[in-house]
Amino acid sequence: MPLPAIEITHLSTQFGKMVIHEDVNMTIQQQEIVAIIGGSGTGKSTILREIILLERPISGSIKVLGREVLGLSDRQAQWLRRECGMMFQNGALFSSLTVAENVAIPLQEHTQLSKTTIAELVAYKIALVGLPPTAGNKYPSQLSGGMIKRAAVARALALDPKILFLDEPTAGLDPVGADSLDDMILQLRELLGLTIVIVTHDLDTLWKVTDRIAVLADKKVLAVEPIRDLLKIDHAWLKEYFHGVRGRVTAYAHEPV
Ligand SMILES: Nc1ncnc2c1ncn2[C@@H]1O[C@H](COP(=O)(O)OP(=O)(O)OP(=O)(O)O)[C@@H](O)[C@H]1O
Repeated sequence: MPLPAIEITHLSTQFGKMVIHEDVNMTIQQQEIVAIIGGSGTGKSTILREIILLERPISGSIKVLGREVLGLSDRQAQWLRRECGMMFQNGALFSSLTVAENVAIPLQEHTQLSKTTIAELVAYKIALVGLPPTAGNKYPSQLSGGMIKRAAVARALALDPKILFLDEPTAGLDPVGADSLDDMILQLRELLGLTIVIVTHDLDTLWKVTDRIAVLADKKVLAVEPIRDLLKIDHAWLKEYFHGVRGRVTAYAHEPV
């Protein structure tokens, strides 16, 4: 049995007096696509940030590919930054740099590769996310919302991570753009064997791309189950989420009865 990609145990998070997570437990297997859902402010993005050490929990354990990350020094954390690529909400690209320059940054910072090799790798990553070669010379302000997300994914993939985190990948996109981004997520898993963890509110994404969904509620992970099993759970927030009008319409679109 391969090591889990991510194993979170007894994780607690607090900002000042505000308790966000209390004994959160969750395991994600390699090559799984798992979404994290929950109401606003339940700490979905915080979990992603904690896994890559941008935020510190007050207690608990986070193992990435079998290795505890919470005690890693800055130098040891280099390993983690290679294994984990992150697409932040809204892309977080540097607006004064072109797409190609943005994608090149991790390669310049973390490798000794020549300029020519970096340029070749950048072109490959740009193609991998379905952007045309001409996108490389454009600035973020010249791109559509969907292209910005793809460029941010290309940058997240620069160092060939095994795990990709996507924070609200389809937010702000029109339905066609969102659907094609969902396709890209599935293709990346198939092509690269990635483990993908997505924070999303997008019901279509949940139906189309996830293997399992982790539900954050009451400061804990309520369940990590395939969507069909979540529909059966008797919990107020889940019922509202999946059995409200939007939830029912989306379910019907994906699984008409
Ligand atoms: N560094 C921080 N310092 C203080 N409070 C923080 C910090 N980071 C997050 N928070 C707070 O913790 C809570 C959880 O934030 P987080 O962004 O993880 O929620 P979320 O579930 O992703 O929410 P949303 O769906 O609205 O994006 C929020 O109340 C947020 O304001």
